Amino acid sequence: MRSSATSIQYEGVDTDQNVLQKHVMFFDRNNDGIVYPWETFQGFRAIGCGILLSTTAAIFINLGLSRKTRPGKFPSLLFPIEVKNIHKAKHGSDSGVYDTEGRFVPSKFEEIFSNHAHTNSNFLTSDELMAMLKANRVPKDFAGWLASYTEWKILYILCKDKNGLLHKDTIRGVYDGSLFEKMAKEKASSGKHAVTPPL
Ligand code: HEM
Ligand SMILES: [Ca+2]
Repeated sequence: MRSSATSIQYEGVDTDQNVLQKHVMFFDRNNDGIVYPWETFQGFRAIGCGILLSTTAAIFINLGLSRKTRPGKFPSLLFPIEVKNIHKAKHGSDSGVYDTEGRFVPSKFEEIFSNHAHTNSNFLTSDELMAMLKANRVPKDFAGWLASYTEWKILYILCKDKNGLLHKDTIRGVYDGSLFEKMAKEKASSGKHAVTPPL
């Protein structure tokens, strides 16, 4: 089911509990509340990723998150991710912008930029992003380090501008998934003239 709770608007971003759900709903291609591996694959393809990245992402994301979103249920070999329980798939060493219920926390979002956007408060350079990832690391939380690194590096590679800068509105758009919709529209409209995907 799509977002139903009352939402507080923060510069156009919902802060209700469904924001993390919105982040993944783009990948629930048939809107049945479950993201199967082939839907993760199709979602990655739709935003312009190559076959290799889309396949790898589908395998790792669904193998990694399926069990966590299906507490108490028997593991399924189809590796479904249940959108309504996606907050249970949160990991450590993240930015804290999603709280434990998957809500968007505006102050944490602003902290990314007040703490790390030294060059200009409207974007992160590659080095600043790396410094943020290191600062977010919880000691010995290797799985969390890897998860955060992968999420942010993929975002950076796909969405940096021509000068290698990752803009604040791009980052804002990833949280509620609106960035994915935008990328998919751009991919669709570029049609046959699409450039080779960056990954
Ligand atoms: C190109 C595709 C994707 C990109 C670029 C991406 C990027 C991100 C980023 C940047 C974060 C924020 C991490 C933080 O605040 O430190 C995040 C969080 C998250 N993403 Fe994605 N994501 C993608 C696809 C997916 C998919 C397909 C799923 C699952 C179906 C997913 C599940 C999650 C979850 C559960 C979190 C919360 C992690 C946490 O805060 O601990 N993402 N993602
Ligand atoms: Ca589905």
